[in-house]
Formats: sequence, structure tokens, C-alpha cells
Amino acid sequence: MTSKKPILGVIADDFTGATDVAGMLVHSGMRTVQVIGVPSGPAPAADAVVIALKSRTNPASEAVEESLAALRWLQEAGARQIYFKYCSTFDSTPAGNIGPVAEALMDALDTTFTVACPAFPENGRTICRGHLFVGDELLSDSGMRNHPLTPMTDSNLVRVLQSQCRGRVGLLRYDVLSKGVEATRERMKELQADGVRLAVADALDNEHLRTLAAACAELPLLTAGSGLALGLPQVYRERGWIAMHGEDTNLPKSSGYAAVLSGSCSTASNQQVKHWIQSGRPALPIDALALAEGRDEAGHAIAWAMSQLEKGSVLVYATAEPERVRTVQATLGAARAGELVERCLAQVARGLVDRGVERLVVAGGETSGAVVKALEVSRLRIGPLIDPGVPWTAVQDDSRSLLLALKSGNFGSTDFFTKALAQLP
Ligand SMILES: Nc1ncnc2c1ncn2[C@@H]1O[C@H](COP(=O)(O)OP(=O)(O)O)[C@@H](O)[C@H]1O
Ligand SMILES: O=C(O)[C@@H](O)C(=O)COP(=O)(O)O
Repeated sequence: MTSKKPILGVIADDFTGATDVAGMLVHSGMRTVQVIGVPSGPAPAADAVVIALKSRTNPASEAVEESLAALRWLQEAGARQIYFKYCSTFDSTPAGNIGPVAEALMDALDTTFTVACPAFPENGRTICRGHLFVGDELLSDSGMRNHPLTPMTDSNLVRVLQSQCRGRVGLLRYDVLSKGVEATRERMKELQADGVRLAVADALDNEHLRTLAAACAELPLLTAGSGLALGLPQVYRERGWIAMHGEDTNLPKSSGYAAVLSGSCSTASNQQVKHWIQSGRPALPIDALALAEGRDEAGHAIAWAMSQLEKGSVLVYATAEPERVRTVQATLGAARAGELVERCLAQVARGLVDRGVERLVVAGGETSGAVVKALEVSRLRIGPLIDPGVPWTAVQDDSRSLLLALKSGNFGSTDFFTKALAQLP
């Protein structure tokens, strides 16, 4: 028996994270709809609904409020299991928001236990004895230590999460997961009996994630990166909650102009911007300090882009190396610098789409949030994957033709921007 109601309700704390997890579900055979913000109308017919919030760096109380509003809508829609999706590098501020949001959702769902697992092995994020690795490096040695808004300087997830939580945080180790679903369930019971409310779960590979998904089938709340989602469709199918679906990732064709906007300062985005420039393609930097002086960087970028687009696609970027970001932040403060750049790139996006750009690649989670909001998008259809965690998507809410690829700062190969544009029909 399959239901028209969504089985799974996902609350994602940023927009690239939302397309990441929606892509994971679609490519594992679940009919999934991604909505931007908490919708007002009835639930779409789908197995899963992913609500994209821009709450990762908000004050914790605001993030909690928005997440609870998303939960209420998903409960109303009939979702059986709730999934709080955060970043595979556990991006958070000292105040949260992973812990406060997870605990507020637990209280609202009247549940006393959940897991926390940001692992995404396909993208090199693994967890061993509670420590998060990015490739071969500990999180705290990776480029994430220089993130403009959420620098991650501690790789011990039990310690990081405990500092954000009222309840006790424990560890579900990989050797238990390796023993299978029953052993994992038993260990989860023991942890609960010891007073643990949130268990950081190790995962070295996809098999660990599949075991964890199966062991958590009856939990009302999961908290994780997108990796855990790969195991869910199978769990739901085995229970007869959803039918088997072929992958349906066809997107409408588009022949309009194409542009890339990058507001991410991650190591990967810096390399991707460099690759674009070195291959001789047109690129225009945005100067954050000039923005603070009131210069019309957005207007200039739109005019420049329009002069180039007949010849081919363009890149507008604020992406900068850590040293430059530190200089800008020392002058403007991290939050103001971030806001100015996000607002500028959102204006550029709006201006370009109004002038005929129909394919837009956006690098950066906060940046994508600002862009998608400025474009007044309410729903996205998930298309083919460009790289793990980054699908093409199509705006679905009206008659306009607009394809978006929202790239997490940390994801994608060095040639991601050219690859993404080359893949389009
Ligand atoms: N040159 C810069 N100086 C300071 N902050 C910047 C600069 N360029 C971008 N930013 C800000 O850094 C933040 C990057 O976050 P985000 O877009 O989420 O990227 P990521 O996906 O890498 O985390 C944004 O708020 C963006 O506006
Ligand atoms: O899990 C991930 O790494 C991504 O889905 C994600 O959340 C992206 O966040 P940003 O790095 O801020 O784009």
C-alpha cells in the first residue's frame, strides 16, 4: 500500500543542503518535492517533501521558530518521519543551531531519542569515533576552519553537539554499526537507558548509513546530513509505505543565457573560480569593501554580464581566499560583510534573470538562499546530478523557464562550473 501523503518530511537548514538531500532521495527512487520556505497550501502528492529554510546562521531562537513552523506543516501534511538536514561539515555557530533545533523538534514530537550523523562518504565526509573527517583531514584541519560565517575548529562532534544541547549527547560507534541492524538497535536502547538523548553516529561508508537508516526506522526524528537519506527509500519500501519508482529527473529544456554566481569562499569554490578564470572565460569580481562604500557593484555586474552573454556564459564572484576574507571582515564584521555580498549577488541574479538568463549556477549555501529568495521561487523539481550532492533543478512554480544548480560551497570537482553548463540540454 502506498500513500498520497508524504512519508518523509525534511527540514533543511539551507538551500544547497535542501537540493542535496532532495537529490539523494530522488536518485534513490523516492518521489520528492522541494519547497522554499514553509508553504501555505496543501501538501503536494509526493513520497517526501523537503522544506528549504535559510536558518543555519540565524539567531538560535529564530532557527527554532522557523523549524517548528516547518514541522507543524509537515505534521499537518501527514509525514510519518521527520528529518532535520544540516551540513555534512556540521556547520554551526557556538550558539547552535543544530542542537537547539534538534531538541526543539524532539520536544515537539514528544520523543526522547534521536541520532546525529552528518556523514556523506561519497563526498569524503566520514565519522570515526565521533570525529568528523573531510577526506583525509580532520574537520578542524580542513578549509572549514576558515569559513566566513561558521568556522569549524573542533572535529569532535560529541563535544560540539553537547555544547549546543541541554540533554546528554552520546556516541554510536562504527563497530556496532558494522554488526548490523539488530546490534545497532540494541546499542541505541542501551544509550537511551543511560540517559543519552542524541547519539552522534559514526559512519565510514554507505553500508553504515544503510544500517543506521534501518535501525532508525521507527524513530520519529532523524537528524543528519544528506548521507543518511540514501538508506531511507529501501526502509520505506520494505514496510510497504512507498512504491518502487524509476528515477524521473527530466527537466524542461532551456535555451536562454547561462551565468554563474559564486559567493562561497570555500577551498572548493576558490579552486572552481580559479579554474573558470584560467580557462579564459569572462569573470567579474565583486568587491565587498566597495559595497560598504555604497558603490553600485550589482548594477555594474549586470551591465557587464549583459555585454558578454551573447558570446557565452559569465561568472560573477565574491569568492576570495581566507586572508582577503579576514581583511574584509576586520573592516566590516563577518555578518555585515556576508549580508552585503549576499544582497549584491541576489540583485545580480534578479537583474540577469529579468534580462533573459535562464540557467543559473549558484555557489554557496547562504548565497543560494539569498538568490532563490530574490527570485521568488517557491518550488523546485530535481533533475540530473552534476556531481554528488548537486543536482540541476527547475523552478516549478510558474510559467517561467529557469534552471538552477545550487552548489554547496564544499562540493563539486574543480571544473564544476563548466561541467554543469555543458550538461544542460
Ligand atoms: N569576499 C568576501 N568577504 C567576506 N565575506 C564574503 C566574501 N564573499 C562571500 N562572503 C560571504 O561568505 C558567506 C559564504 O557562505 P555560503 O554562501 O553559505 O558559502 P558556503 O557554501 O561555502 O558555506 C556568505 O555570507 C557570503 O556573502
Ligand atoms: O551537507 C552538505 O555539505 C551540503 O548539503 C550543505 O549543507 C551545504 O552547505 P554549504 O556548504 O553552506 O553550501
